This record gives sequence, structure tokens and C-alpha cells, in this order.
Amino acid sequence: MAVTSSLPQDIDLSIGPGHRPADEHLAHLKLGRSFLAGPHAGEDIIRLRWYVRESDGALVGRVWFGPGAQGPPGHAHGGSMAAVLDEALGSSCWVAGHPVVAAELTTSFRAMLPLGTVATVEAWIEKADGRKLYPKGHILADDGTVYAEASGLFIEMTSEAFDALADRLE
Ligand SMILES: CCCCCCCCCCCCCCCC(=O)SCCNC(=O)CCNC(=O)[C@H](O)C(C)(C)COP(=O)(O)OP(=O)(O)OC[C@H]1O[C@@H](n2cnc3c(N)ncnc32)[C@H](O)[C@@H]1OP(=O)(O)O
Repeated sequence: MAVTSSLPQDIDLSIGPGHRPADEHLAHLKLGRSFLAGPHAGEDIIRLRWYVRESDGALVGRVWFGPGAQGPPGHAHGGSMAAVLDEALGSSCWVAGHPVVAAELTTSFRAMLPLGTVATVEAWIEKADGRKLYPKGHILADDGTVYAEASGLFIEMTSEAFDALADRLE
């Protein structure tokens, strides 16, 4: 059965009060864009917008999985959810002032996520030990159903190390 269908033109990725867009954190990182939320993200795969929750600084996203993200018929591919959680866990460190890269990521898939759903992603730093940060996160339905959850080890780098990587591209 064909999985493509006409794509909705406008998908509402807005969030309630108490959040601000996370985009400002990209500005001083020389990174330019998010892998998944950037302008080049596949429009029929994933659409994503990141926010910072004002109350606790946690990273929150609103994400839509489209027909291009299919794994099981009509439902999101596990790799697509793992990619969202990878970026969420890493970004939760970045917005807290820790420039990190991923060293380990463990993802548990708890419930199938129907394509076309707009879900919420949350990520936060559970523990920090020197350069080692241990963030956690999950993808939730609006009724609280947990689709997937992840924990990881992310290693803090110096800003200079990231700048050097970016400078090599210029
Ligand atoms: C729109 C708005 C969005 C929001 C606004 C925020 C912006 C947000 C942008 C985010 C996006 C940017 C960044 C992309 C993030 C990737 O996509 S990362 C890509 C995937 N990851 C990689 O490619 C990393 C590859 N690995 C490496 O480069 C190196 O192995 C590492 C991780 C840097 C570590 O190397 P190192 O600095 O030499 O450190 P090293 O001394 O080996 O290890 C330090 C400690 O970590 C431990 N360790 C290191 N690696 C591992 C491992 N794999 N497993 C277990 N332990 C490990 C070591 O055992 C050591 O432990 P201790 O002995 O201190 O107890």
C-alpha cells in the first residue's frame, strides 16, 4: 500500500506559554542549523521546533513524523525517533551551556507512534560528572503516552574545539 499522501501545508508546532524558541542558542555556536529542525530537513519526514522551558531550562520540542518516517506500517521508524532523541539530549546540554558530542545513546521504544502525530519531546540533564553529562529524554503523546525514551552519555568539548571544526569548513 502506498504510504505517501498529500502533506498538510501547515502543521501547528506551537507550544504553550512559558517557553521561548531555542534558536538563539545556535547563533553563537557557529553551527548554523539543527540537523532535524533546520531548513534542509525533509519536509515529509520530520518537522520539528525546539523550545526552552522557562521554568527549568529543559529542552522541549514539538515534532511531527510524516509519511517519510515510516517504519512499521503507518507508524514512525525507530531510527527517526532515536534521531530526535539524540538531538534532544545533546541540545539539552548545549542550551545549558555545555558544548557536547554524543558518546552513547540508549533508546527504548514503548509504544508505536502513528504517522501524522504531533508529539512533545522533553530532555534534561540528569547527572553531570566533570566532562561527562548524562541527559535523559522522552517523546510523549498529548495524553501522556510515552512513545520512546532515551538516556545517554555526552562528552563536553571546548567551544574552541567546535569553532575549529566549523572553521575548517569556511
Ligand atoms: C534549533 C535549536 C536547537 C537547540 C540549540 C542547541 C544547539 C545544539 C546543537 C547540538 C548539535 C551539535 C553537536 C552534534 C552532536 C553530534 O551529532 S555528535 C556526533 C556523534 N558523536 C561523535 O561523533 C563523537 C565521536 N567520538 C569522539 O569524538 C570522541 O571519542 C569523544 C566523545 C570526543 C571523546 O574523546 P576525548 O575528548 O578524547 O575524551 P576521552 O578522554 O576519550 O573520554 C573522556 C571520558 O569519556 C569517556 N568516554 C568517551 N567516549 C566514550 C564512549 N563512547 N562510551 C563510554 N565512555 C566514553 C572516557 O572513558 C572518559 O572517561 P573518564 O576516563 O574521564 O572517566
